[in-house]
Amino acid sequence: MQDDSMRDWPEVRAWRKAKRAELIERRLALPATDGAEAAAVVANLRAAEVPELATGLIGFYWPFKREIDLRPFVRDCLKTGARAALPVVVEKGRPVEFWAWQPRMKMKPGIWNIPVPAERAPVQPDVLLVALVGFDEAGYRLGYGGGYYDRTLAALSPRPLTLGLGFELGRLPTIHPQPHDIPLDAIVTERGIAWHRSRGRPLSDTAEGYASPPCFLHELDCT
Ligand SMILES: Nc1nc2c(c(=O)[nH]1)N(C=O)[C@@H](CNc1ccc(C(=O)N[C@@H](CCC(=O)O)C(=O)O)cc1)CN2
Ligand SMILES: Nc1ncnc2c1ncn2[C@@H]1O[C@H](COP(=O)(O)OP(=O)(O)OP(=O)(O)O)[C@@H](O)[C@H]1O
Repeated sequence: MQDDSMRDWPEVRAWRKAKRAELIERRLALPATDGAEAAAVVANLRAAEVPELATGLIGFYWPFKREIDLRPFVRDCLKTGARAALPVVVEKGRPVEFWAWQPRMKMKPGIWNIPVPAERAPVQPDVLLVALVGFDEAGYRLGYGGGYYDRTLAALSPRPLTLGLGFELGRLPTIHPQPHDIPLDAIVTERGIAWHRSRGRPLSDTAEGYASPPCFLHELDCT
């Protein structure tokens, strides 16, 4: 267990609320001119050659607040045999459902007016592409404060592979993990991809797949 002087949940919650607001503001202030960072994140995701993204069922997200737009990437994945689904908040304080999505399908506004498929068709993703507000060196994610992904991952069996997508500006030494926080398997930024685990298990436990190298691409620190 890492040394963490901020252990108290009320204290951590207040810290996260302020950090979340700061990071969202900094993301919204990124120069929109060419979207080079976002393009680099998607290029790094593509270069990871995750088999589930080529042929599996991909849970992704409809971008808002300058989250990285994965829709063109996911459309490419559909061409190689993947299927896709979007998260839908069906009830506050409950796990999200993933509803099957296809290009040009009819959508309707969901929570925060984020579009969701008009028709409910729940499916089980093999791999989840998760938007990051912040992330830390152990693969923990800071989101929008609803706890939706933690609840969803706690409930999903088998556990999908989880990849967080974000900008380097969201990197934090620690998000002060709490018992409810479930870390992601890998974090993808404009700098590269860092694998932390595979479906929640230590990389050293996995016989094949993502065991080696534990992280790759560019100069990422693998410790
Ligand atoms: N594009 C996109 N879609 C997504 C997500 C995402 O991160 N990105 N989600 C990923 O999870 C889910 C929506 N996440 C949400 C997270 C929080 C709140 C919310 O109501 N937050 C409260 C603050 C809660 C608190 O601080 O206690 C609020 O803003 O009032 C709503 C939706 C599903 N869809
Ligand atoms: N498995 C769970 N069961 C019940 N409550 C949970 C669970 N996971 C998280 N929560 C609750 O959700 C709330 C928000 O948690 P947190 O700050 O980690 O959100 P977040 O991961 O940033 O949000 P999101 O995933 O929606 O973007 C907390 O009050 C937490 O107790």
